[in-house]
Amino acid sequence: MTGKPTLVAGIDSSTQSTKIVVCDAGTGAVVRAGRAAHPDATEVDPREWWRAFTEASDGLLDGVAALGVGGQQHGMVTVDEDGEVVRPALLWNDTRSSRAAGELVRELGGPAAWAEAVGSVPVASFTVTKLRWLAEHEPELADRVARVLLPHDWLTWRLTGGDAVTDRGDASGTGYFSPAGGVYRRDILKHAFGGRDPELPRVLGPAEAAGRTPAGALVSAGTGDNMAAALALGLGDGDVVVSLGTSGTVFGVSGTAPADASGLVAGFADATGRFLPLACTLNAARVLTAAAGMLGTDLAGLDRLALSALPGAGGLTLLPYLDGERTPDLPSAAGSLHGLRRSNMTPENLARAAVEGMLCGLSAGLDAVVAQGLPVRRVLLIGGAARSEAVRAIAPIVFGAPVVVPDPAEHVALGAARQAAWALAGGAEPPTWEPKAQVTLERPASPEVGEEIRGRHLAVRQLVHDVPVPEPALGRRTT
Ligand SMILES: Nc1ncnc2c1ncn2[C@@H]1O[C@H](COP(=O)(O)OP(=O)(O)O)[C@@H](O)[C@H]1O
Ligand SMILES: O=C(CO)[C@@H](O)[C@H](O)COP(=O)(O)O
Repeated sequence: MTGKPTLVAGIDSSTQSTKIVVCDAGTGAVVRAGRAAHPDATEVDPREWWRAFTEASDGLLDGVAALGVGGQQHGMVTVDEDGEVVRPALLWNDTRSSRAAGELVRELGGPAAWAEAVGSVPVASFTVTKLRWLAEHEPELADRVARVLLPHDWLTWRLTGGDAVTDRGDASGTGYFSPAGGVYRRDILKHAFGGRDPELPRVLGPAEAAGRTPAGALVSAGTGDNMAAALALGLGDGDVVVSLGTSGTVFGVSGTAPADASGLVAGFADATGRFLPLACTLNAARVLTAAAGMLGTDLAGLDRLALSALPGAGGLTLLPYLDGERTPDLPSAAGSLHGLRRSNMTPENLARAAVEGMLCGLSAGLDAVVAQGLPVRRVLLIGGAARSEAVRAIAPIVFGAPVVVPDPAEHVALGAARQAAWALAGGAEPPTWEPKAQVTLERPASPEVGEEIRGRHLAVRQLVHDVPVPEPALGRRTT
């Protein structure tokens, strides 16, 4: 007779929603799940995430021995001496601090000095630039800030009611933490925040516990959502993830700390003690939603249209900078459509150009991580838009690399659950979970079509936004 399995829960508090999975701690099998939506804004009261967590976890956490939180990275959560939120959090996709980012880069020695100090060259997404914005635009609120947290830190803090803690993965997205050294750079924080020196959460090790919930469940350190997904997928050499959620991200695990002075690749830490070089775009899944809306259809209809057009969309190129862009750093850019002729201006080509344009943004991210020494032997496609039939058909063409889709599970929540199981079990490595099923996508017969699409995207990007075409952009996959 076998006893009841030990249960662990993972919470993914990402941009658009909270998703929770409850898993068997021994195998990783999901036994139940829940979700709840977040407000659609780039400035959100953290209490909305707590509301969504409460809604999504209703009746779900009974008997759970441990849980962990994977959260959207970078968001600036400010609390006062009494632990009250000072102002709504500015999220990773809020671009109002782009001028502050440029100033900070200049003031502290330029891009190479930042890459050396904190592994990344900050753009508007990074917490440090948001603190500078707050100091300049709302100094009376900045004066009230006693502690600065990230979204996952704040949720973990509320869950335990104890000390504020974080992990090196999420801390590495602040711009005032050195992933290579494993220490905060309080000098950078103070400089950015007009001399103010708020408290920061203690940085826990990968398997350390943050505390317990009032019900007695162990709470793990938690981490950023991309780090949690990497933990769920257990990435090996040559595995590069492309995640198509609100953000588009490209990342892999590395043993050496990245320091990309071009700013294209952020040198984050991962959730296991290693590093997570990552390129991030602001425009991914919601490009498809917007394109479907423009064409008067839904996501399934967009798939049908896009798959009825030929590769290359009849020569149409969509630069999908609908929310500005982060990589390349064009915070004020708008999207644009190029190559229109009477002969190619069809709903089918427009739909295909939207999918190809979104994927080309990620393909440029692949180029950037390859340039930082991360080999790409296969791409693992995850995130909400990996469910799209059109994305699955077009990704291998645009990426020019083998693409697999792991079981379309909630990988961030699964990674957070695996971290919780690790905190429960202890040890140097996370528990081994049963491998998940995956689909290998069909590869195009000839690589030339993909090269043409990628090359045209980069050429139009150069024409419109003066972004130089990187040297090894074509034919750079190590397949
Ligand atoms: N079949 C589909 N085709 C295209 N997009 C999809 C599909 N299913 C979900 N999505 C999109 O995925 C996004 C949510 O993905 P998710 O990874 O959960 O985002 P986030 O973690 O940023 O909140 C939504 O924008 C949604 O429209
Ligand atoms: O800013 C980044 C990565 O640096 C984003 O990837 C955020 O972490 C939000 O993720 P999603 O909600 O899109 O998953």
